[in-house]
Amino acid sequence: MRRKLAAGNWKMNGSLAAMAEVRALCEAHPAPTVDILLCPPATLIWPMASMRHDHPLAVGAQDCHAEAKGAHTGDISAAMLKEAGATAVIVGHSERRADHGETSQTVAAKGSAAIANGLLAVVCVGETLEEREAGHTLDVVGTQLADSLPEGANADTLVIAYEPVWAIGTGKVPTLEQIGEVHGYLRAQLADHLPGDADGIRLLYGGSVKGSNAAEIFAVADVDGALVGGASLTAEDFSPIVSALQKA
Ligand SMILES: O=C(CO)COP(=O)(O)O
Repeated sequence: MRRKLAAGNWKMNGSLAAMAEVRALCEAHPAPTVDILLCPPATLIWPMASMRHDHPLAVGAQDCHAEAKGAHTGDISAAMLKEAGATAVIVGHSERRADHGETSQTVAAKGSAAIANGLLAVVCVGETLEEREAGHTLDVVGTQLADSLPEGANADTLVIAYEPVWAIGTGKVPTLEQIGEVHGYLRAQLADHLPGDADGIRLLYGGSVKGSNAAEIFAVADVDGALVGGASLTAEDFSPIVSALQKA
């Protein structure tokens, strides 16, 4: 049985003042029956990890470097993130693939570093609107998945997030059939690449998830939770998504 996961990606948002939102979220869900993960900017990992006390909320990062240390100005290694209190890291988000030219090979190397350092790797895949309209969605996400798989990936170390680029921050969401098609395809691809682990690896949907659409998305087969951007920034918006996942 896959344990469901409500994950929030704060992107380049939030400040120390936003720890009040985290406190409110923990208070709203004192004993969650799903995993909750928040990935704030790196500067907030330690404050967030240290204010949650014994609440099971997990704190993650949004990227890591593939190397352990060295001359990489501005980068942070997986071990450093772990020391700051992170237990997970998002790798291969489409914004990093686009803004920083990250290839799937880079993503695989980052994910491998994350897993080698005991972090959960949340690997993102997703097609652009042009790719979807050209009928290439499954080819694109299948290739991204195959090429982005980290070393050491298994049901305990890897989560896949399907995030259609055109659904991120736009308010546009694929149909439930489209989400189900991609998630079913990713599950089948995982069975080819990681036989024995595919059934246990969690598949998250991401892209304009809100309290108002979460329940119907969580009812789709092979959707094990969500990776939420904008609606993860406040307890008021994220709490209903956590609640919907607990009921799913
Ligand atoms: O990119 C996302 C999460 O990683 C999704 O962002 P939104 O939920 O703001 O569309």
